[in-house]
Amino acid sequence: MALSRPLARLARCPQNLAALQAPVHQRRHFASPPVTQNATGSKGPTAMVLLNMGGPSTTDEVGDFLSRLFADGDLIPLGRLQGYLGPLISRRRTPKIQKQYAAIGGGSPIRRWSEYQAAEMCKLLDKMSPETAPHKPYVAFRYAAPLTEDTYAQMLEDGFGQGRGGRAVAFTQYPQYSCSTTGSSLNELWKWRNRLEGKRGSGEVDPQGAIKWSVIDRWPVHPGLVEAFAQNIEARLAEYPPERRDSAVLLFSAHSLPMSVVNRGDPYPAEVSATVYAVMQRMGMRNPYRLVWQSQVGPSAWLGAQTADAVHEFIKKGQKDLVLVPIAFTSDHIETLYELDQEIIGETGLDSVKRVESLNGSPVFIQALADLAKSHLESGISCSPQMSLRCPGCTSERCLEQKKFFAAQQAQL
Ligand SMILES: C=CC1=C(C)c2cc3[nH]c(cc4nc(cc5[nH]c(cc1n2)c(C)c5CCC(=O)O)C(CCC(=O)O)=C4C)c(C)c3C=C
Ligand code: FES
Ligand SMILES: [Fe+2]
Repeated sequence: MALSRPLARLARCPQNLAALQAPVHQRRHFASPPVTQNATGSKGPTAMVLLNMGGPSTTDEVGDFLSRLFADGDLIPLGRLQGYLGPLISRRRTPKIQKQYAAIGGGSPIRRWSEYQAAEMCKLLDKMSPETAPHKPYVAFRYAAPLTEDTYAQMLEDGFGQGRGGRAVAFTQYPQYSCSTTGSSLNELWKWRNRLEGKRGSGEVDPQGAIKWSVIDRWPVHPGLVEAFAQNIEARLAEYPPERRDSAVLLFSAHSLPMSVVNRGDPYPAEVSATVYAVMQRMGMRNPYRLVWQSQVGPSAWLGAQTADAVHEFIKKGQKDLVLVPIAFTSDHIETLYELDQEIIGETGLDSVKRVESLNGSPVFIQALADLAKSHLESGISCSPQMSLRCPGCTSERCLEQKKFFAAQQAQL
């Protein structure tokens, strides 16, 4: 019997292999070591699953990363041509993008940061929320290892689901919701839940024994997030002489969106603006600022002003003290380490143009993740009310079904 990669992993345990070889209608329970229960009447264990796009850890992984990215119809909708154009475009872009990853040390640091953030957050949560302990850290990436399907299979192997139920939180690491990012990760999670927990053929899942999911789907103005950004900005501003500090222009930079996505009604531009305004309020509105947009790809129209143009134009106008603030991604990636540092700032040749450090391992940030997770677990809600609303221009069946699924998890919590 040919098994998919996640199922092949489950089959490594001889009892599981027997279960997988059983007739489909009997293929319900996988043998796996139970997750350690604590003896204090805890509702735990709780799986904390950090969702993100991921990035290639080595230059050799760039091809696979791009081919998954261009195959994703939630990010780059190519319709019936997806299967043909996706591989073509990704193959053509691979050498260029490989050079960019080589220039930042040979790979994306996002896996290292995400695993660190997940582990540290869970340590804090075990102390802050003993009633849902132990908290088990997982990372599920959309386009690079550890992929969603492998993480899901690992959770089943660790004793969640498969007749035992168990509680899991899908925690997006995009603070601001876009259907192209968090939406895509949730669609993927929902797909693999049906494939790995559902009966073969019907995909039907017995809700009693399956993993009970809830989602932290957005957190654009969480005070801990705002504080972590503000502290990193203040640290960079402190490098300017005091008489120039308050007149330095803050350029908040977020990954742009195609105008087709903006016009579909995607919530991301409004939520990024909300983060920027909250950070500025926390900083007493001391500095002049703008929100600008970076990393557009391809010839279609994207949301602007573009970061590179804004830097160029401000310098031309004589404004040379510029502080770039990556505001829509919490860990470093090629868009900070290559596009901002090497291309945009490097090309100015000016020491007065600086970038604020990404949140990465910031203890204030990790505390914010734990605070957010704790209030989510206490709230007993399966997802925010915003999740139930589709974009006015949405035509995707995947979005519809995924949203119905996560909203209906409320009955299981
Ligand atoms: C909040 C962050 C991001 C949004 C929103 C986003 C939307 C978006 N992206 C593309 C196309 C590409 N993005 C690529 C790389 C990439 N994208 C983000 C973040 C967001 N994208 C990051 C952090 C990265 C880099 C990953 C890393 O370094 O680890 C790429 C691949 C690189 C390239 O070929 O240039 C593409 C393509 C679209 C179309 C889109 C909105 C619809
Ligand atoms: S595209 Fe936004 S809900 Fe489907
Ligand atoms: Fe992107």
